[in-house]
Amino acid sequence: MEALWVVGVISAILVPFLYLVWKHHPSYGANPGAPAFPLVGSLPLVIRNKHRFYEWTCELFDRSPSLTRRVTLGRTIFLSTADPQVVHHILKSHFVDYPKGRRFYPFFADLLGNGIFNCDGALWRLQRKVASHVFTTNSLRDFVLAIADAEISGRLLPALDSVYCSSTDFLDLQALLMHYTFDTICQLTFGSDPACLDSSKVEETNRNGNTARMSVTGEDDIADEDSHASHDVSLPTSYAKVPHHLIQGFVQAFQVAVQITAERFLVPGFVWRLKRSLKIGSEKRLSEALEVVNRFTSFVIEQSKKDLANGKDRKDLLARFIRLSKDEEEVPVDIADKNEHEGLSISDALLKDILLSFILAGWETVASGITFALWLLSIHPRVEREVLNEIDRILGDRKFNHVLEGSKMETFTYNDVRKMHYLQAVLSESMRLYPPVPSDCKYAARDDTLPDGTQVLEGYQVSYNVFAMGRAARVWGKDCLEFRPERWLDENGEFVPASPFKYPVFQAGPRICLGKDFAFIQMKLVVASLVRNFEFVVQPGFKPKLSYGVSMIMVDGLPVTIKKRLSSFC
Ligand code: HEM
Repeated sequence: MEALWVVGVISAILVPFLYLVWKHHPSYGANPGAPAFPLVGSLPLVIRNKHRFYEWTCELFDRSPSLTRRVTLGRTIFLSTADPQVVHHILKSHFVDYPKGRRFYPFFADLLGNGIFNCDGALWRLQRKVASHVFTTNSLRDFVLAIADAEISGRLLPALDSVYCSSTDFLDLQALLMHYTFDTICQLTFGSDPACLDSSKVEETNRNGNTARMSVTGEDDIADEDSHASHDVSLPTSYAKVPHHLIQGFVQAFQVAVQITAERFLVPGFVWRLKRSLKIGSEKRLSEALEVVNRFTSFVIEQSKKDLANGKDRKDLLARFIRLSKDEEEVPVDIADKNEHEGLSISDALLKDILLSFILAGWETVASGITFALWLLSIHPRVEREVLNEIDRILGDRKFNHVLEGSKMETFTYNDVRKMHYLQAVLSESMRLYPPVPSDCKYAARDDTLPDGTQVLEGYQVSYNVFAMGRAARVWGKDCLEFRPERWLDENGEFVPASPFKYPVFQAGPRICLGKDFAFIQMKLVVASLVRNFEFVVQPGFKPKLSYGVSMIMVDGLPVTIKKRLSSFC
């Protein structure tokens, strides 16, 4: 009896106390549609749904009366939005109040340092100013076109042609495209060719019946320096001379470093920080990979400076950044208002960070854009037919030589690409449903109120969910889940872009993607060339499993068989 009395008293004190603790915990009172538990918030649900994370967030938005939801993970509060007005607020009208912030920085700091992706304020403005100048030159556009042309005609088409000739096994098209984009982005950024896409390797993979990613960086590659020379494509400029073993080591190390960096987001911060300070597990591998990456970047920066001093005509981004740099001093943080390029200084350390940021920017993103578009075309024959009709109309009477001639197959010109309105719509529609960068997160630098009335406190993480926005009926209408490129065309069949705040696939506002136009040129060139020449048949019943990382790719690749498009060969 006495014991019962004691339990009663303790409960009477403890229950209200626990209630008060919970009431003052961030997880209390989360918006409807974002179930939260005391203390841990939505963490258990995130873990339960991690295999279908993006689909799950769409369901939560569907159930929620508001397109902005509060989510708590432990003590961290996220505001997640799919509302174009809120996106406009954080990315444009209140841009300075929503930087990337100090929480984001450490995740990428080891890999990207202070590169354009990983900084705010003066350092970002400096890089943005220089890069915007570089990216608006016609000579860079011509360089991008020349690289893409050489890689598509000299490697990508012959590689697929060799697969077609040799077998009917499934091939991982995504892996092939990842090699293609890695080759092109390395040539664009530092003027050297890693030759990841090599038709002999495709044939080899195919013969082994292996549908997984092709090995591009195995020991054989490093040892076999001569094989590289035999698969050289006709390169469009004077290139940096980098020993083959060095560049192949870099390819492997960079890809490992990106993967481990992305995995940091999947575990509580203290876990990877502890592993890093103890130098164990994945963090040990990361630091080893970064050593290789840094050795390589030091080499190419030094080499590029020598080339430029010797009057070589280098057109890559690194050479352009070096030319704009006046001295070797570290960039002062208060450089923001220095005039144009007067007195601009970019240290080697910053050049390295810039270099790696651009490789990261243009590698998986472009491959993802192309892969999802090709998959959607293969399962929507009507849309694919429209793409082929558009290509036929553009080519007109022009003879299009798609037959392999030596090592070169003909591709399209810039003028052709500009006329491809339907293909532009296909790619935009495909990235609406499968955005290569599915979400992005900012940090509230001060208290604020969003346009929909949501209160923001300093320190909140405010993210916009690009994936959910593309699939929200309240944003795109009832047919939002349909793949319908026509929604992007006017009555004359001309492409009409959507507001970047409704479609922030390339972000929007002052930090909008600098490579957007180049990305579209590349994606159109590749998709048009591939679809015109080949028919890709996807494994029956295939549905891609979406990755959760820096960019969204298909976890198990895109297994296809390849047929030559006979009707196009007359
Ligand atoms: C389909 C392809 C691409 C997509 C979907 C894409 C998307 C994006 C997104 C979402 C951002 C904002 C990232 C952030 O701040 O967290 C971004 C930034 C950026 N992108 Fe792209 N990108 C693509 C291709 C490229 C290419 C090919 C390049 C360069 C060759 C490039 C260069 C950049 C740069 C330099 C930034 C940083 C801009 C800044 O912070 O001021 N991107 N991109």
